[in-house]
Amino acid sequence: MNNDIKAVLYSKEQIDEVARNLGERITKDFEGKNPLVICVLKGAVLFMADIVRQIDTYCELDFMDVSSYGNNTVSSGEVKIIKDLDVSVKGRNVLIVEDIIDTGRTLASLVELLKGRDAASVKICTLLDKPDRRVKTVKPDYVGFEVPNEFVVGYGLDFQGHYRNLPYVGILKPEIYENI
Ligand SMILES: O=P(O)(O)OC[C@H]1O[C@H](OP(=O)(O)OP(=O)(O)O)[C@H](O)[C@@H]1O
Ligand code: HPA
Ligand SMILES: [Mg+2]
Repeated sequence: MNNDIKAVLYSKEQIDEVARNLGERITKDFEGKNPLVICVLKGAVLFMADIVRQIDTYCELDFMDVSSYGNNTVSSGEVKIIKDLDVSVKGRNVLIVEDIIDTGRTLASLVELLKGRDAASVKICTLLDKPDRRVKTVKPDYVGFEVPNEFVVGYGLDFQGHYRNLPYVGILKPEIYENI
């Protein structure tokens, strides 16, 4: 599996450091607010586990699986819920944890959905931000790394379901796409 990777972009050590720094900021910002920390399945699972262990204040965790309808035929606010939250967000300070913001479709829809459910505030923490590809306006509050416009895998991010378990973020070799 490691042989399929052209280059490592961010090592486990770099990701750990970023999680520590973001966790410190999040702790300060959410002290006394009992935030609901929402993991967007499946890609955000690894980063979620890191970030919540760096939050040193009371918080609750929940999980949501959504799929944004592809392409430009759909306006924001439309997101297909595969697995919904277990608890209500009404009046809650919400922190969404994501692995990557690419076109922004997933998060633009999710933020609109949660605001529509009367969350008191909705903030975003993402391991990776790929602003070059944005088609929907999404401004994350906490960003690990800004990534170049390359298809990246590892640390939760997949290509056709694989590579999520790599303990780093890397760029896939082009021949892997070409052989599919
Ligand atoms: O900004 P966007 O263009 O919407 O892309 C980003 C989203 O796409 C990926 O999830 P995906 O829907 O592939 O599901 P997964 O997390 O289960 O891999 C990724 O984990 C983000 O959630
Ligand atoms: O670069 C990416 N890699 C994996 N999954 C993704 N989903 C959106 N962008 C990406
Ligand atoms: Mg995802």
